Amino acid sequence: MTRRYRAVRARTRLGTPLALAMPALLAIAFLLLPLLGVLVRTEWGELGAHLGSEGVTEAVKLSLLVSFGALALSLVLGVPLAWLLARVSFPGKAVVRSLVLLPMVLPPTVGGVALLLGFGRRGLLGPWLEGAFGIVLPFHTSGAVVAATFVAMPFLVISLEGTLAGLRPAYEETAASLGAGPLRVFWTVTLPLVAPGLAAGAALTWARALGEFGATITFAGNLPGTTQTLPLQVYLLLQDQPEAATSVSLLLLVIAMAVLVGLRGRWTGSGRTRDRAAPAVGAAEPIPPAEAAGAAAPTAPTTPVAPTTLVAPTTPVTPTAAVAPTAPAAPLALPTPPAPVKVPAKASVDAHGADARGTDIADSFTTPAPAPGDKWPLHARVTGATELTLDVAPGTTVAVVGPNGAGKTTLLRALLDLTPRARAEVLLGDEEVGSLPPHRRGVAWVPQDGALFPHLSALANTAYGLRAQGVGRTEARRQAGEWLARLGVGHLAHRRPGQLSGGQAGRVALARALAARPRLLLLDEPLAALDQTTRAQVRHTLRGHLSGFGGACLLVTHDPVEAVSLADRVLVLEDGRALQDAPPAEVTRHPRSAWVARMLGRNALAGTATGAGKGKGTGTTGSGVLVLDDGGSLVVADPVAEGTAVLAVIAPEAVAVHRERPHGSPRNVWPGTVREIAAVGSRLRVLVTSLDGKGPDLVAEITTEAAAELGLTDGAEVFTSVKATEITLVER
Ligand SMILES: Nc1ncnc2c1ncn2[C@@H]1O[C@H](COP(=O)(O)OP(=O)(O)OP(=O)(O)O)[C@@H](O)[C@H]1O
Repeated sequence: MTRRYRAVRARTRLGTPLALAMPALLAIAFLLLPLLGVLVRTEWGELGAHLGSEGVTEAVKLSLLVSFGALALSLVLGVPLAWLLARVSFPGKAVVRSLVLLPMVLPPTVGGVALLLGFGRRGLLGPWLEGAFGIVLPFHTSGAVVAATFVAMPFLVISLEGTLAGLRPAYEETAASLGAGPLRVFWTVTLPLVAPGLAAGAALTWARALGEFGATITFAGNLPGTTQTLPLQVYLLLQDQPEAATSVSLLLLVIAMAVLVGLRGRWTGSGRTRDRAAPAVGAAEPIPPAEAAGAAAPTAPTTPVAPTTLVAPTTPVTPTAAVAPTAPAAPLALPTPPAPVKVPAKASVDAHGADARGTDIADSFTTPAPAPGDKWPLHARVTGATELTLDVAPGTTVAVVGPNGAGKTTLLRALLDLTPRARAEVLLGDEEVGSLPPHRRGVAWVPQDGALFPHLSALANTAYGLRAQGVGRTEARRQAGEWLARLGVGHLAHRRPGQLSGGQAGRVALARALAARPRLLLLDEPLAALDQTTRAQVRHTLRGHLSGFGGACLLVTHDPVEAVSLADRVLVLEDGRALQDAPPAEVTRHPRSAWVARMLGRNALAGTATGAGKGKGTGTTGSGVLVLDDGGSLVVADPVAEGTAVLAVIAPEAVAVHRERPHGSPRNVWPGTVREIAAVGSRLRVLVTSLDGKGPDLVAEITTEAAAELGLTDGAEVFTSVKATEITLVER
């Protein structure tokens, strides 16, 4: 028993019931037997003579002409149809799709009859075709092409529609945000990305057209040299020369099999078309050691703290750090920004030379390139799932923060008209751009994962926006190279996105957006994939650019350091509404929600003021007592009207940790257990959870020396205390 046979048997025993395996094997035999018949009955010695005969050679030539003609016609008509079906919602779409599929299930002879009734001399269109153009399709080679197209085109449409539907819209949306019109996006992004699916569909279409018989003989007849293609020739030969018919059948069989083997199931979905994959990292060129280290470095945590936990993010946010980046930004020389190139407001279709791939395409509409000193204040009124009004002065960066699902991405997408869930009136400077298509708004967007075009190098990606705006290829590439260098990825200019680490790709995506000279910059977590050191460097670069930027920048982030160091304002979203919109220092001091307080590294305890306190028992004149929502109470220094719902904000530095219950002034003392210790610079952040559920969970920040003195370890039993005067109250 061979090893392979044993393996099949084992699998059969384990997983496949014999009742299924037997008919399945019979099915394979049923399909295989006729093919074996052709192979066995072929007269191999006569094969050359049969295939070389005049009639067969003529039929081969005709078949090639007809099948390639049908393929060309299918491409011209089928590609737009597939695009329409995949991308456009219109009434009756299901009917149109059924219409496309119909020739696949219709008996070909019926198809031929239908073609006669449509395009025949006495058909609906035939007399007009003949009268106006002198075209008579039946019994003509062009008729054979039409018949083959009718039955074969569905294969192209179905295959391409599936591929188009599977393509991530972010690629096309980003291309549009960089200034590319729909046609340019189609030629430079959509088509290259669906090329494998298109090729698979085209191969199938061609093979089907080559084998077409029924519709052809019915519509175009069986005229040697005019419409007698190979399948028709087989039919004819079968009557007089069955051996020759077998030889020609073998030829058609081999061609069909070769196409299917070549496709390796791509059209059925088992070898589904992916975005054209670039070679694996390192396949094209070795990664410099520094880059390799950067790629391997741990990614900084960016996930916001879950509202149910009280773990403050480990990023240090001290009152001073709240307005300055804590990581020392490495001095990064900023080259002078590239001189803006003036382009006409409306570029003509063929005026601007080759694009990044060398194709001659230009958009009918481009946004005027910004001139130095131009300013574009943003005024936006967003309605729908996200609802708010934004007024942002030129050169202002707004950090958009909020829990998952708060509507941050929806806000950015609404500003580009990329979501049906919200719409926006957008005024950039004096221009109302809300009614313009995305590519004419001058709004560059960096989606969460960058969405770099996988078929273009980093350099071509970065030059894309400039090319779309009509900048010449050399100049666009020069500027793109400068931007890549500025973001520390200049040496990766010739790599494809598939050859970049997540952090490197993030920097290229940022370079691509900045290079496009937008009037409004939308960044959706642009630094999320960067390691801490690189993040500090890129932040520095970004800050350098943003400080001289004449437009507004909306930056979605979950990173408190990013929010306070890059932004002039922090916009806090919750449930699609603006909860707070204020400078970082104000949001840090007076966060309006527990979520944002915790995001900014504060302890935030929700509670309600009671009538207790006011000097009685608290020992603090004018103090109050809060009943905390999560259990326990809190003595605060500020008097609060009874029943007021407040948020008590406590900086981690204000939480003291003791091994013994402290005596003396602090009124707020709770027993707890050390659950987590994290180093933050030279200090430690310690999460202490309440021992009995009667007190709050708190994050304390202490020195390493103090931690050593206290002998703090995970699980140690301690007491936490907070002075009433260290608590800031914010009304909820
Ligand atoms: N296409 C969609 N159809 C229906 N609901 C959607 C769609 N896209 C997003 N949503 C919903 O809209 C809300 C806001 O989503 P959005 O992506 O804007 O949140 P976010 O603040 O960016 O979240 P995150 O921080 O997780 O990225 C969520 O509740 C989400 O489930």
